[in-house]
Amino acid sequence: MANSTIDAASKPTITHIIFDMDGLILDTEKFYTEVQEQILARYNKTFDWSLKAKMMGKKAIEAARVFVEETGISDSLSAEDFLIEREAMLQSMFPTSELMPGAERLIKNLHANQVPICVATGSHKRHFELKTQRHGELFALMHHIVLGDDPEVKQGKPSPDGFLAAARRFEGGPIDPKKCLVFEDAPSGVQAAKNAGMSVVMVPDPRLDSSFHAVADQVLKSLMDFNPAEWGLPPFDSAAS
Ligand SMILES: O=P(O)(O)OC[C@H](O)CO
Ligand SMILES: [Mg+2]
Repeated sequence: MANSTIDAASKPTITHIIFDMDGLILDTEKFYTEVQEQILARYNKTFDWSLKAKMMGKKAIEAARVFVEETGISDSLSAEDFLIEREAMLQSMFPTSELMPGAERLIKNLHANQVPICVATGSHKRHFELKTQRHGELFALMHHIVLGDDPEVKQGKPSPDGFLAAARRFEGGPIDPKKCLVFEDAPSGVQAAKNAGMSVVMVPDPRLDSSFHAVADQVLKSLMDFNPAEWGLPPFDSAAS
Protein backbone atom coordinates (compact mmCIF):
# COMPACT_ATOMS: atom_id res chain seq x y z
CA MET A 1 0.00 0.00 0.00
CA ALA A 2 1.27 3.46 -0.83
CA ASN A 3 1.82 5.65 2.20
CA SER A 4 3.55 8.93 2.81
CA THR A 5 5.00 7.44 6.00
CA ILE A 6 6.03 3.88 6.63
CA ASP A 7 5.88 1.55 9.60
CA ALA A 8 9.56 0.68 10.15
CA ALA A 9 8.76 -2.68 11.77
CA SER A 10 6.80 -3.96 8.76
CA LYS A 11 9.59 -3.50 6.24
CA PRO A 12 12.38 -5.76 5.02
CA THR A 13 15.97 -4.88 5.86
CA ILE A 14 17.33 -2.71 3.07
CA THR A 15 21.04 -2.97 2.26
CA HIS A 16 21.25 -1.77 -1.36
CA ILE A 17 19.69 1.14 -3.24
CA ILE A 18 18.79 1.38 -6.94
CA PHE A 19 17.95 4.75 -8.47
CA ASP A 20 15.93 5.42 -11.59
CA MET A 21 17.37 8.39 -13.48
CA ASP A 22 14.94 10.35 -15.69
CA GLY A 23 12.41 12.25 -13.62
CA LEU A 24 13.96 10.94 -10.39
CA ILE A 25 17.61 12.07 -10.25
CA LEU A 26 17.44 14.31 -13.31
CA ASP A 27 14.67 16.71 -14.32
CA THR A 28 14.60 15.33 -17.87
CA GLU A 29 11.00 14.15 -18.25
CA LYS A 30 10.03 17.75 -19.05
CA PHE A 31 12.11 17.59 -22.24
CA TYR A 32 10.25 14.53 -23.52
CA THR A 33 6.92 16.15 -22.63
CA GLU A 34 7.74 19.39 -24.44
CA VAL A 35 8.94 17.69 -27.62
CA GLN A 36 6.00 15.28 -27.73
CA GLU A 37 3.55 18.15 -27.24
CA GLN A 38 5.11 19.93 -30.22
CA ILE A 39 5.00 16.88 -32.48
CA LEU A 40 1.36 16.09 -31.62
CA ALA A 41 0.28 19.70 -32.13
CA ARG A 42 1.11 19.23 -35.83
CA TYR A 43 -1.63 16.61 -35.94
CA ASN A 44 -4.02 18.85 -33.97
CA LYS A 45 -3.80 16.54 -30.99
CA THR A 46 -2.97 17.18 -27.36
CA PHE A 47 -0.37 15.31 -25.35
CA ASP A 48 -1.84 14.49 -21.96
CA TRP A 49 -0.65 12.82 -18.77
CA SER A 50 -2.55 9.59 -19.34
CA LEU A 51 -0.40 9.06 -22.46
CA LYS A 52 2.70 10.34 -20.65
CA ALA A 53 2.10 7.72 -17.93
CA LYS A 54 2.13 4.95 -20.52
CA MET A 55 5.40 6.14 -22.08
CA MET A 56 7.63 7.27 -19.25
CA GLY A 57 10.36 4.98 -18.00
CA LYS A 58 10.21 2.75 -21.05
CA LYS A 59 12.93 2.11 -23.61
CA ALA A 60 12.84 4.64 -26.45
CA ILE A 61 11.41 2.37 -29.15
CA GLU A 62 8.82 0.89 -26.76
CA ALA A 63 7.65 4.38 -25.76
CA ALA A 64 7.63 5.48 -29.41
CA ARG A 65 5.29 2.64 -30.39
CA VAL A 66 2.91 3.62 -27.59
CA PHE A 67 3.02 7.25 -28.76
CA VAL A 68 2.12 6.70 -32.43
CA GLU A 69 -0.41 3.95 -31.72
CA GLU A 70 -2.27 5.56 -28.81
CA THR A 71 -2.56 8.88 -30.64
CA GLY A 72 -3.72 7.24 -33.86
CA ILE A 73 -0.99 8.83 -36.00
CA SER A 74 0.88 5.62 -36.87
CA ASP A 75 -0.29 5.80 -40.51
CA SER A 76 1.36 9.23 -40.86
CA LEU A 77 4.36 8.79 -38.55
CA SER A 78 6.10 5.49 -37.77
CA ALA A 79 7.63 4.85 -34.35
CA GLU A 80 11.06 4.88 -35.99
CA ASP A 81 10.50 8.24 -37.72
CA PHE A 82 9.04 9.69 -34.52
CA LEU A 83 12.27 8.77 -32.74
CA ILE A 84 14.43 10.39 -35.43
CA GLU A 85 12.40 13.59 -35.20
CA ARG A 86 12.32 13.58 -31.40
CA GLU A 87 16.05 12.92 -31.29
CA ALA A 88 16.93 16.05 -33.23
CA MET A 89 14.98 18.17 -30.74
CA LEU A 90 16.22 16.41 -27.59
CA GLN A 91 19.93 16.56 -28.49
CA SER A 92 20.25 20.19 -27.54
CA MET A 93 18.04 19.91 -24.43
CA PHE A 94 19.71 16.99 -22.65
CA PRO A 95 23.04 18.70 -21.88
CA THR A 96 21.09 21.32 -19.88
CA SER A 97 19.62 18.67 -17.53
CA GLU A 98 19.27 19.70 -13.91
CA LEU A 99 19.04 17.64 -10.73
CA MET A 100 15.69 16.96 -9.06
CA PRO A 101 15.33 18.45 -5.55
CA GLY A 102 16.88 16.26 -2.88
CA ALA A 103 18.68 13.90 -5.28
CA GLU A 104 22.18 15.16 -4.57
CA ARG A 105 21.69 15.20 -0.80
CA LEU A 106 20.35 11.63 -0.75
CA ILE A 107 22.98 10.17 -3.10
CA LYS A 108 25.86 11.86 -1.27
CA ASN A 109 24.58 10.80 2.13
CA LEU A 110 24.14 7.15 1.14
CA HIS A 111 27.59 7.10 -0.47
CA ALA A 112 29.22 8.78 2.51
CA ASN A 113 27.68 6.12 4.74
CA GLN A 114 28.92 3.26 2.51
CA VAL A 115 25.44 2.18 1.43
CA PRO A 116 25.88 0.58 -2.03
CA ILE A 117 24.03 2.59 -4.69
CA CYS A 118 23.52 2.24 -8.43
CA VAL A 119 21.35 3.46 -11.32
CA ALA A 120 19.00 1.43 -13.54
CA THR A 121 17.59 3.60 -16.32
CA GLY A 122 15.64 3.06 -19.51
CA SER A 123 17.90 5.63 -21.16
CA HIS A 124 20.38 4.28 -23.69
CA LYS A 125 24.09 5.07 -23.57
CA ARG A 126 24.15 8.07 -25.90
CA HIS A 127 21.30 9.83 -24.10
CA PHE A 128 22.77 8.95 -20.71
CA GLU A 129 26.02 10.66 -21.66
CA LEU A 130 24.27 13.81 -22.88
CA LYS A 131 22.04 14.04 -19.81
CA THR A 132 24.84 13.51 -17.28
CA GLN A 133 27.40 15.83 -18.92
CA ARG A 134 27.13 18.34 -16.06
CA HIS A 135 26.73 15.74 -13.31
CA GLY A 136 29.71 13.42 -13.74
CA GLU A 137 30.86 13.84 -10.15
CA LEU A 138 27.51 12.74 -8.71
CA PHE A 139 27.07 9.77 -11.05
CA ALA A 140 30.65 8.68 -10.28
CA LEU A 141 29.40 7.82 -6.77
CA MET A 142 27.30 5.00 -8.25
CA HIS A 143 28.78 1.51 -7.94
CA HIS A 144 27.45 0.76 -11.43
CA ILE A 145 24.95 2.00 -13.98
CA VAL A 146 22.57 -0.24 -15.94
CA LEU A 147 21.44 1.39 -19.19
CA GLY A 148 18.38 0.67 -21.33
CA ASP A 149 20.51 -0.73 -24.16
CA ASP A 150 22.45 -3.06 -21.87
CA PRO A 151 22.51 -6.59 -23.40
CA GLU A 152 21.06 -8.04 -20.17
CA VAL A 153 18.05 -5.72 -20.35
CA LYS A 154 16.01 -7.70 -22.85
CA GLN A 155 12.82 -5.77 -22.13
CA GLY A 156 12.26 -2.30 -20.71
CA LYS A 157 10.23 -1.45 -17.60
CA PRO A 158 7.78 -2.84 -16.39
CA SER A 159 9.95 -5.88 -17.04
CA PRO A 160 12.24 -6.43 -14.03
CA ASP A 161 15.29 -6.98 -16.30
CA GLY A 162 17.07 -3.70 -15.49
CA PHE A 163 16.57 -3.90 -11.74
CA LEU A 164 17.59 -7.57 -11.58
CA ALA A 165 20.74 -6.80 -13.61
CA ALA A 166 21.41 -3.96 -11.16
CA ALA A 167 21.09 -6.34 -8.16
CA ARG A 168 23.46 -8.85 -9.81
CA ARG A 169 26.23 -6.30 -10.33
CA PHE A 170 26.68 -5.08 -6.78
CA GLU A 171 29.76 -6.29 -4.91
CA GLY A 172 28.92 -9.77 -3.61
CA GLY A 173 25.93 -9.95 -5.98
CA PRO A 174 23.42 -11.12 -6.82
CA ILE A 175 21.82 -9.24 -3.95
CA ASP A 176 18.51 -10.60 -2.67
CA PRO A 177 15.83 -8.35 -4.28
CA LYS A 178 14.10 -8.12 -0.88
CA LYS A 179 17.13 -6.17 0.37
CA CYS A 180 16.95 -3.67 -2.48
CA LEU A 181 15.07 -0.37 -2.35
CA VAL A 182 14.25 1.31 -5.66
CA PHE A 183 13.50 5.01 -6.16
CA GLU A 184 11.23 5.61 -9.17
CA ASP A 185 8.99 8.27 -10.71
CA ALA A 186 7.23 6.29 -13.46
CA PRO A 187 4.34 3.80 -13.21
CA SER A 188 6.24 1.34 -15.44
CA GLY A 189 9.30 1.66 -13.21
CA VAL A 190 7.38 1.15 -9.98
CA GLN A 191 5.81 -1.97 -11.48
CA ALA A 192 9.24 -3.17 -12.68
CA ALA A 193 10.60 -2.86 -9.14
CA LYS A 194 7.68 -4.88 -7.73
CA ASN A 195 8.09 -7.44 -10.54
CA ALA A 196 11.72 -7.76 -9.41
CA GLY A 197 10.55 -8.43 -5.82
CA MET A 198 11.98 -5.15 -4.50
CA SER A 199 10.64 -2.36 -2.30
CA VAL A 200 9.93 0.92 -4.07
CA VAL A 201 9.59 4.55 -3.11
CA MET A 202 7.69 6.47 -5.78
CA VAL A 203 8.30 10.18 -6.32
CA PRO A 204 5.72 10.95 -9.01
CA ASP A 205 5.11 14.11 -10.96
CA PRO A 206 2.04 15.76 -9.34
CA ARG A 207 0.25 15.67 -12.71
CA LEU A 208 0.31 11.86 -12.77
CA ASP A 209 -3.03 10.30 -11.82
CA SER A 210 -2.95 9.15 -8.20
CA SER A 211 -4.33 5.73 -9.19
CA PHE A 212 -0.71 4.91 -10.17
CA HIS A 213 0.43 5.37 -6.57
CA ALA A 214 -1.13 2.18 -5.23
CA VAL A 215 1.62 -0.21 -6.36
CA ALA A 216 4.41 1.65 -4.54
CA ASP A 217 5.45 0.94 -0.94
CA GLN A 218 5.78 4.65 -0.25
CA VAL A 219 4.87 7.78 -2.22
CA LEU A 220 6.67 11.08 -1.67
CA LYS A 221 6.16 14.51 -3.18
CA SER A 222 9.92 15.04 -3.35
CA LEU A 223 13.16 13.25 -2.47
CA MET A 224 13.53 16.08 0.06
CA ASP A 225 10.77 14.34 2.04
CA PHE A 226 12.58 10.98 2.24
CA ASN A 227 13.31 9.90 5.80
CA PRO A 228 16.13 7.31 5.73
CA ALA A 229 15.32 6.13 9.27
CA GLU A 230 11.94 4.81 8.09
CA TRP A 231 13.88 2.32 5.94
CA GLY A 232 16.61 1.55 8.49
CA LEU A 233 19.08 3.66 6.51
CA PRO A 234 21.62 6.13 7.94
CA PRO A 235 20.10 9.53 8.76
CA PHE A 236 21.16 12.62 6.89
CA ASP A 237 24.26 13.75 8.69
CA SER A 238 27.52 15.56 8.38
CA ALA A 239 29.13 12.63 6.55
CA ALA A 240 27.37 13.79 3.39
CA SER A 241 28.52 17.37 3.36
O1 LIG B 1 13.20 6.99 -16.11
P1 LIG B 1 14.34 6.25 -16.70
O2 LIG B 1 15.68 6.71 -16.17
O3 LIG B 1 14.19 4.75 -16.67
O4 LIG B 1 14.42 6.65 -18.27
C1 LIG B 1 13.40 6.32 -19.13
C2 LIG B 1 13.32 7.14 -20.40
O5 LIG B 1 14.57 7.40 -20.92
C3 LIG B 1 12.54 8.42 -20.20
O6 LIG B 1 11.20 8.18 -19.83
MG1 LIG C 1 12.09 7.75 -14.50
